[in-house]
Amino acid sequence: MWKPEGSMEDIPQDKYIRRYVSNQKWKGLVVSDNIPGKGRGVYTSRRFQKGEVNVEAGDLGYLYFCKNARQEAFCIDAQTFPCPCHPDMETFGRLIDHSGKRANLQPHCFNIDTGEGPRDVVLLIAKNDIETNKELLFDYGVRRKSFKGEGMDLEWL
Ligand SMILES: C[S@@+](CC[C@H](N)C(=O)[O-])C[C@H]1O[C@@H](n2cnc3c(N)ncnc32)[C@H](O)[C@@H]1O
Repeated sequence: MWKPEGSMEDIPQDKYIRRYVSNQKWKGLVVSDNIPGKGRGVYTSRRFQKGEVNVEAGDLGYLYFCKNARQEAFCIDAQTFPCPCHPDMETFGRLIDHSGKRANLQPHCFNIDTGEGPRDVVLLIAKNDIETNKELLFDYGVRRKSFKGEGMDLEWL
């Protein structure tokens, strides 16, 4: 379960995040449609600094379990497409693939107000500097043995 981060002040592009969460026009990302063995994925089209937010993970292909700043457990239902908060768009977050060992993004929970009231979001933040043309990956936080071995047949986990 991902832990909450109290404040967004440490994030370099803090002032833009609310807008990007709202309009999903994240900069410096490009979708690749045919990565062998994976399908779609997301690559960088510019360099990202360690600590920069790449994208909101609110619309991923699974259920994500988190705790917000008040230590309340919550779950992002990212299975449903389109998501209720962005009903008319495909979002980058749901296209980012998993890696346990090569993850270059780390999920962090925040509570932010995009103008329609506060809501809990999961943002994916660069773990280190990321060069141009690198695939973005994060650890989905599940293993083959998770959920009573439900994923034992998933070779990519
Ligand atoms: C959040 S989606 C990622 C986008 C997906 N690749 C697509 O084409 O829509 C999660 C799905 O991507 C695939 N996936 C994610 N990480 C993978 C990996 N490292 N290797 C192979 N497939 C992966 C799995 O099918 C998984 O159910």
